[in-house]
Amino acid sequence: MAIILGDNQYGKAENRVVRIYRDSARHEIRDLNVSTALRGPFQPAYLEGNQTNVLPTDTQKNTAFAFAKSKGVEAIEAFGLELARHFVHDVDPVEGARIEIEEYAWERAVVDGVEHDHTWLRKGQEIRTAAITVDASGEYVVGGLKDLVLLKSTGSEFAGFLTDEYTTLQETHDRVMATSLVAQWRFTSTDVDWDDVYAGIKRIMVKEFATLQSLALQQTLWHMGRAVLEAYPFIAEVKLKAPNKHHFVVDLSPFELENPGEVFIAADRPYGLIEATVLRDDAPPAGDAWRISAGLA
Ligand SMILES: O=c1[nH]c(=O)c2[nH]c(=O)[nH]c2[nH]1
Repeated sequence: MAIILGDNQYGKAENRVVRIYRDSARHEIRDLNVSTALRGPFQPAYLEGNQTNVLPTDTQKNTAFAFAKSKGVEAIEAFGLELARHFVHDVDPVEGARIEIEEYAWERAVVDGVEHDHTWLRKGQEIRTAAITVDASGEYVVGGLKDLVLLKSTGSEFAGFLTDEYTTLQETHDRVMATSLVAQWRFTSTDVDWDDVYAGIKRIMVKEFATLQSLALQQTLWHMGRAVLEAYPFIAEVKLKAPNKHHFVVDLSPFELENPGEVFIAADRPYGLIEATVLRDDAPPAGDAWRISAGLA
């Protein structure tokens, strides 16, 4: 028996990179959380404390900030590709790079009915994510979103389920369905209008959630994933994770009040957790596209 070093990667997690464009009076802002991780012949650092091949995490951090200036920040998928390609192609020992990015959206403050040039309110909406992996086997881009909180106040059912001696849940043909969606989609091309596709995917997912008469959150996820793959031939797979944010009808009978689905208690835990991958059966290999580092995306 021997003890060996297995999988490893290292980098700087959660660099809070804020890029402001202030070339005119009307500023622009991109607000990112960027994690970098390098893969390659770094065993000596672990086994012997030998740093010969180790590009410090501090340098990786500096690179992210320098690129925000020199390359600019447009779509996070493109920014991640720039960084990953740099580490793999320009830094000799590096064999693979994993870049994970979250983007926080801001919207302009409205002052006296007019959009302000340099003041924003943080959008309470979803966080956009990207995970870029570049290595000898290719380039992999995974786009995504998380914390997209959706709720429908009808159009959702749950009935006909398996029961046993522990089942207390009642069947329902009209319930509240709510979730905080996490979705990731793997591209098979890097020649993509990232912002346009992001907006399109979000629109499709919201539409499916809204319009499907849902028999279960599982069915809603399947419809969301399938609709995205039908719309975009250059997306190979979609991974979805949806907490079922239960809204329970409150019993108001002690107060001699009727409650025909009007007053609910929103339970924060426990929650059902429904997960699915929807993919093409001829999807090309994913390589290390799903091998996470910081776990931002
Ligand atoms: O959409 C649902 N799927 C389930 O699997 C499930 N289980 C449960 O108790 N409620 C629900 N709702």
